[in-house]
Amino acid sequence: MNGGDYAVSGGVEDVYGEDAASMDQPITPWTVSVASGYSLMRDPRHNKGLAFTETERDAHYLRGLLPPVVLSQELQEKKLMHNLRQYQVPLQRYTALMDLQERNERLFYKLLIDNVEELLPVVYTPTVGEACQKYGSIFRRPQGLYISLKEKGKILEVLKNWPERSVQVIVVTDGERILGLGDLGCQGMGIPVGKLSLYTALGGVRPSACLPITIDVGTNNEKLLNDEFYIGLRQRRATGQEYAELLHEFMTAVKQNYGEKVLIQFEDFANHNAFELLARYSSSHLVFNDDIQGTASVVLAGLLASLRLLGGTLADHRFLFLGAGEAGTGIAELIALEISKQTGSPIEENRKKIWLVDSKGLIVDSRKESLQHFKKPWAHEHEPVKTLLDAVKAIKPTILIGTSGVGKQFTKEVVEAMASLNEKPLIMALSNPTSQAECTAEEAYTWTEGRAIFASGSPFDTFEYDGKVFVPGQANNAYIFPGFGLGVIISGAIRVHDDMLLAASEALAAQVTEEHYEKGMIYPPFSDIRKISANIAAKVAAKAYELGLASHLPQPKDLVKYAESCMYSPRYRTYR
Ligand SMILES: O=C([O-])CC(=O)C(=O)O
Ligand SMILES: [Mg+2]
Repeated sequence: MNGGDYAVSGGVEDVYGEDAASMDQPITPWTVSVASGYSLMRDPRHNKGLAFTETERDAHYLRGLLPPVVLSQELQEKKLMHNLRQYQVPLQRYTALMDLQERNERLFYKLLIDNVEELLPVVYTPTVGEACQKYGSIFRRPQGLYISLKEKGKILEVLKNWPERSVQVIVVTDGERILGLGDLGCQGMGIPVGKLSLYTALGGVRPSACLPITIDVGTNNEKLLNDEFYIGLRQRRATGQEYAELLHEFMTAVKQNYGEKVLIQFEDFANHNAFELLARYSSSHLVFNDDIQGTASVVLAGLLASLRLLGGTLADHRFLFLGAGEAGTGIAELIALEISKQTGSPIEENRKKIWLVDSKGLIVDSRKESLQHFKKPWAHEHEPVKTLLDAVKAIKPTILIGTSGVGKQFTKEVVEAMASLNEKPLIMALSNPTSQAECTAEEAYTWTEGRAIFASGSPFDTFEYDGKVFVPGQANNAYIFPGFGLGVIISGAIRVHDDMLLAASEALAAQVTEEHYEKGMIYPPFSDIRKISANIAAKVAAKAYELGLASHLPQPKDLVKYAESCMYSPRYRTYR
């Protein structure tokens, strides 16, 4: 049929897409109703379990559906932490926490916020890595949105199936490079889910504004293809035009459905796609690649902070990277950019202070022809060097950074070479999860006789050496993306600019105090993360306003206060 007398057109605030749909297009019949009784208890966003008050039990038809006792949220929290600590196997803690998130969302976030140092390694690296590997086996209820090749041509409709209308942040993966674990296909979903729970817990973005998405174009992981419990498409990865078309449809549909101001965070894509997607969409969409830009920003923050311990300026140091993928080249570029800002020297000059080693050895000019494009800027003049150890000896770096995704590459010889060259060698073993770390905290401290300044991507326990307690830093992008995203949201930024990343790094470095330096720390503790995130958000927002990229006008006077006032609180609300 045609529209006839009832011609349809897009109306203002047509959030349900009903006006815009032509008469022969099906629409989703959303309704909004007040939950009560049994359905209220089954709704994780509103459920309070035994903490429903007497008044609420009367008003909301809950009498008899709960045992008589009324608990406080604090007591519920105490009980759950006690239960969690009974589990010795990390994956059991993970599933218990996911069950809580599905049952009682505010209690889940209260636990996560109040016990962040204890629970971060469970909902995030390293345990989330194991969870993704076994996602099919531990699968209970779906979380997030799955967009596979089967949904080609229908992605906008799929987005409309998501129950929340006001989405502010999407974290999306295609599962091809999950942490340092490689291709986990559709089971990569654990990553967007975990990252977004940190957006809420660490950055205060409302849970309803967070949308985890996994794009399934197949997997080349034979083990998963043969796993009877695998949850994804049982085919090899689509590439080339087929891949690009699906992603383009996705990017277009997101903008169509949620508008200009939804932040799309790319996560754990393989190198080739990660750089391409960021370059392709950064001028038309609000996009951020956490593995390139988030990691770069957090590492730069650690470097800026470490100058207090190492001395000199950033420009005085020599940097050597093992790994020339998203993290390595992303960090290298941001360091060069920061030096340019500080000294006014051209970025090309600053890149020469930074050397990268990949699986074929030091990246040098004679290799330029055969290098992938994102490695080319780092091909400096030097004779070929095959191994990392020889590269350390030849380049004499003051700072060694591992972003290879391959564990155990910082051998005793490599670390000892760093120690013989430097009074205080700065060593960052950034690959995740813990099994992929280039070296452990213990190794870094013992092999340098306690002289190293050490940070890693996944957490390591404090370590005692020669009577002194060392607190290893966790140089993880979780310090940056939640506050960065909050800053983007509160300013209504419509694009991400590199200067906003630099602002985030500087804000994080500024949170490191004398007391932290005394313990050898170059990052503040995660226990202060909400305050840290508010400060990062304020600086990122300020930069967005300065660059004319902010759309939330007028600019709030005190951005730190404003950021804090926007942050989600996990405390139960009273229901009338
Ligand atoms: O998830 C993390 O811990 C850091 C990260 O983005 C990665 O390793 O890909
Ligand atoms: Mg990642």
